[in-house]
Amino acid sequence: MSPHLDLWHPAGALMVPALIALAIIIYMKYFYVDFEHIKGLPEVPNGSLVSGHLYKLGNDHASTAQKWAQTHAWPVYQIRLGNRRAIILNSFDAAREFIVSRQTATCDRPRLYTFHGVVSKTSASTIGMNPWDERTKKQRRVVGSYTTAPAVKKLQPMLDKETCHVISGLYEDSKKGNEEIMPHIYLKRLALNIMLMFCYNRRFVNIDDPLLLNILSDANTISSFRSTNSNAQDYIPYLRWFNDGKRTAMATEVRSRRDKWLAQLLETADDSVKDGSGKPCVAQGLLVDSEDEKLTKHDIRTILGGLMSGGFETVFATAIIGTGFLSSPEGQAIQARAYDDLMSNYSSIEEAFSQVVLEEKSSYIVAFVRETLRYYPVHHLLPPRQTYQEFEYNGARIPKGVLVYMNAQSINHDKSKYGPDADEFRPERWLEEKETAVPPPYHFSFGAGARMCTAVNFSNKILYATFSRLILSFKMTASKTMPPSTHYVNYNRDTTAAGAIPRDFKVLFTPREPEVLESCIRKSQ
Ligand code: HEM
Repeated sequence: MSPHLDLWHPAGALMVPALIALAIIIYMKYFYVDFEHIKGLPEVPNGSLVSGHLYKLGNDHASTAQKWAQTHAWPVYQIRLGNRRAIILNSFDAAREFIVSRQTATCDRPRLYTFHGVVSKTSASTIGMNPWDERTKKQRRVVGSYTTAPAVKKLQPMLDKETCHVISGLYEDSKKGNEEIMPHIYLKRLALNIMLMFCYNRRFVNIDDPLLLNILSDANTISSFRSTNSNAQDYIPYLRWFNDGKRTAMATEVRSRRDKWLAQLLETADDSVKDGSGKPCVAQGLLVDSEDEKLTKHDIRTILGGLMSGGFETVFATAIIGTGFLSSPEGQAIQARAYDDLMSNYSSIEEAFSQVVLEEKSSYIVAFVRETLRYYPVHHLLPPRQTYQEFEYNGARIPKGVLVYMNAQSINHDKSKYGPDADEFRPERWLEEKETAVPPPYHFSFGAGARMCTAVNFSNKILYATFSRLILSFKMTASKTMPPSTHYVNYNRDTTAAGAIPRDFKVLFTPREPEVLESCIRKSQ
């Protein structure tokens, strides 16, 4: 007689759950996670069976990951985000080793269910989220050609106009410096206008223009779809069956709105190419050059989408928190030193005001920009990488296809690299000549290696011109009732979003010399 399982017999009934449990264990161990534990790399303990360390990261992934690195003294470790194994880089040297020295091996990006599968389903994704392939390489090359030093030089009239618009807006709306004011929307409009002019030769005049407000709000929502924090369904596939409906509906809605405004902007640029009325901008260049570069409409949309989303959130977040820091009690001495350094290079405020969009003569402001970027990385956890090749790191075999996260918050505050005062905001650190000086990329706010931000010089130039003009025009003091939070974690309104957005605060913008300022504004306008 052949043996069979009698479910009515107590022993047989026990076998069923035992078999199911065994099947689950085998599945979880060998099939659920993309890579087994990487030997030779420490793993944060106590990951749970299904979610791994995902929920243990809490609401602020960068800070928790930084705390784990400090508690265990592990600059590099592995964790599990649901069904994906991930390597987290927390120190400057480890990030440099992985991302600069091994740049070919770490230049890929993962395909994420929510961002690629839902938000970018009908329209292009962005270059920054694309996998490493011939198309991405071509798109990077094209974008690079629009942000070279000579190309950026041609953008000076635009920089002049937009930075002046911030100054005149702050001056007029604060009743010539008599009322405290929030600088946020002026700097958001600056960043958006620069990107729109750069990409489509289009700008907003009013800070309450409905399209401006729509673009800002959609960008904010899209940013939430890139974050590790708000997209558990990217790592725990089962969640897509259960609680995905609301997120998918939101992604679909924002996608269709974004498709519309991106198409509208491109159409306007296309019309101006056809009737010959358009001024040079990336869209126009791409439409004209598309034959030579063999760019498809999809490439053009991806390039422009990448520039728009890469460009403006990062620039405005840095400009806002830099302004907040300057206005704080600790920022007063920095303002004074920056003002003196600027004026030591020019004979008058008027001359300085017009020249700071053309040249970067103040080494102190250059240092201030770098320190702002180091201290307040916009992406506390950088957009994920995926290894493109297998390689060895300190005896551990890092497989091809595994996720790699740079924790910029932790890397940029690494005491072993920046010294015991790494948590102090100190632009002077970039002016001191030390043998132990921090090498390029100096900080990881722009990323590094083969997928580093394509617009480092352009961004530095925008920030230099903006801060210089603010410092030349005003003495900035923080509101007593609504001061800025200048802590490098707490300044961020929402740690669950991919990019930081500084909290609200107000500043008193007291004009240094009102008549001179009015004359500077008249000349620039
Ligand atoms: C303060 C300003 C900015 C910051 C902090 C910043 C930061 C970053 C970061 C962290 C990355 C990912 C890098 C990596 O994985 O290694 C990136 C990529 C990128 N950024 Fe920026 N960015 C800024 C401004 C801009 C601007 C103004 C533009 C466009 C004109 C731009 C265009 C891009 C593009 C196209 C990529 C994708 C590169 C790729 O994946 O190949 N960024 N940026």
